[in-house]
Amino acid sequence: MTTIRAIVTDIEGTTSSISFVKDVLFPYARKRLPAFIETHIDKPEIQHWLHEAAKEEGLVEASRQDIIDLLQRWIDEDRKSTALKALQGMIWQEGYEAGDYRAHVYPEVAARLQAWRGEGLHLYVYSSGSVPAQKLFFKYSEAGDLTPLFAGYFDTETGPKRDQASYTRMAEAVGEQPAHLLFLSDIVEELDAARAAGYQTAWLIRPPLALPTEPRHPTYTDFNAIAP
Ligand SMILES: CSCCC(=O)C(=O)COP(=O)(O)O
Ligand SMILES: [Mg+2]
Repeated sequence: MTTIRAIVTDIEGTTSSISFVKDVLFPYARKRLPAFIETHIDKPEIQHWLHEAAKEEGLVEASRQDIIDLLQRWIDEDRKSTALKALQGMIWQEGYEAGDYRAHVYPEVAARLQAWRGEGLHLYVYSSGSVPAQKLFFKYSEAGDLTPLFAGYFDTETGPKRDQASYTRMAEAVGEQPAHLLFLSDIVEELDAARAAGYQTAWLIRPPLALPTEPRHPTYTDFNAIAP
């Protein structure tokens, strides 16, 4: 096995529970989205992302309410839209700073990330959540501020998580050969794309999910079982 020099980790289902994202973060953003857009509509950044959302849907003449309805539908569908993720991240910032919630991380994650850093491995995040949302997530985690552990963050501006090319771009950005990178995820199609780009892979299957009988990737129930 080629030496691992860096680890790239997914968030939802890998470092953290799916239910924190689906049951806490998504409803928080859904509820506050209309007021957030009304309050911040004069900001060029907000107008940019509303325009991008309308463009993604092929809407030519959409009212503000049409776009709010669209974004709320996308939240319900868990659409991995870059525009939606950017806006969600801005809304979540208010919740983190107000202390409405802290980001869930599985119990072994912080200590294991710390140990890997201690061994000289570089750590990166690749999530559908926007880079600002990722930084908030790890700054306000249940295990404290974990951002000093990470050397960099990638989101869907690098490309979709199921596209091989996204992983090639990330390897170039971090300056490592793909074979020296280990990608951690709970989604097999993401792992397939990473492997096609030359990465090593680890499939996180958190209890109570059942382990597949013939898994396509090495499987782990938690980070402590991974020995890079
Ligand atoms: C880091 S922000 C919350 C996560 C999120 O919005 C999301 O879609 C998670 O996707 P992932 O790629 O981490 O599975
Ligand atoms: Mg995931």
